[in-house]
Amino acid sequence: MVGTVWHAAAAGFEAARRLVNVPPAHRARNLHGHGFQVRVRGELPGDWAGFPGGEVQRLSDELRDVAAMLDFRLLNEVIDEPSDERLARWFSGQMGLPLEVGVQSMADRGVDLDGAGRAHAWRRYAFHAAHRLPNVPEGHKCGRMHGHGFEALIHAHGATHEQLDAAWAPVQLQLHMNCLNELAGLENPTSEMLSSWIWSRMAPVLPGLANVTVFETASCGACHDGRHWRTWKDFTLDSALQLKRAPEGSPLRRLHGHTYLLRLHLEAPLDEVMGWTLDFGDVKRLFDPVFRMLDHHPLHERADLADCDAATLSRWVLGQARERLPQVNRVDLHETAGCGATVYLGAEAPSLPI
Ligand SMILES: Nc1nc2c(c(=O)[nH]1)N=C([C@H](O)[C@H](O)COP(=O)(O)OP(=O)(O)OP(=O)(O)O)CN2
Repeated sequence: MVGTVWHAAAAGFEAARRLVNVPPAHRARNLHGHGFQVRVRGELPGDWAGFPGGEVQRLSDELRDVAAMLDFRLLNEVIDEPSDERLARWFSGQMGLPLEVGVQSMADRGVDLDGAGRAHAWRRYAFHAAHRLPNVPEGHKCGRMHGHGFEALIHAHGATHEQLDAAWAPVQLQLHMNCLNELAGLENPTSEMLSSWIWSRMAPVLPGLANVTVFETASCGACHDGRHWRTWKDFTLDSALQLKRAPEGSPLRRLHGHTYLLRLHLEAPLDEVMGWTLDFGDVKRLFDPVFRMLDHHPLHERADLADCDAATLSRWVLGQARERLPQVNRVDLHETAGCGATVYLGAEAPSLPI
């Protein structure tokens, strides 16, 4: 399977700051601190890592070294007006690679720079609601009234977090502690329909709206960009490996293991009756044979795997998945939180969130 490979890394740092380009009464004018997270991803030059399979380790090490320059510092001593956006741009300059960069100061907000360097502020909102899917086959568990702790992730370029909050407030009032099926336009409240319903209510008041991402459970969700839907389903793999192409003496050459987060991304037209692209349950069922080839196995013993680095594994998974799920067009495989590889088909680079 061909596809384009991106690598990703993440790092954290603890730091203090004060901001002045905020409204007069804004709490960020006070000296305050955060546990920041920074994430990078992108296509790396061919031999950048020194050997195939060394990319994740080197990118993680380099990002961690850059983040260490800010750790336990007063950021205003390093960067003027150290907002999330300006921090992301500082990291972009320091890394010196064509990477997308995201910085979050809190668990529910941050700024992502897209491939064109445009800043997208994002906020993550939680709402608790009941729903049932009226068009699923008899006996499908989602035909019964049930509920979720949903989350919505809203990306908008040229917006502030306060503008996101103002645009979200009326949506929260309608969704939180309610039954979605009782809301006009949500008679069939799948993740896909919910993401476009939220889009339709926020786009008129948020001109830079870029993505609405709905997390229905911890392992699945849908993203709408005003035109298309993308869905994903997550899997956790516990596997052993050793990299054949790592240099002598490298820990990567030793027998070791990871608890991987594997994310299958799917794109398909919306089924007008079902209100979804493909049932998450069907994704899980159809992918299960591939999952069983990987989970709790020594990956380096597979004859059809050239090596077990994240990029090679992702390509292999994409090929295997598409034999059963042709709607899969992207695979993310992370060895640790935010660190791993993405392989995607087509010309369109992965959209936000990072
Ligand atoms: N494409 C969609 N498929 C499904 C949706 C949806 O909104 N879009 N919704 C459901 C159900 O609401 C269900 O609650 C969530 O799906 P599912 O992944 O099956 O539920 P789990 O996360 O509990 O599954 P795991 O067994 O934990 O993986 C069904 N399909």
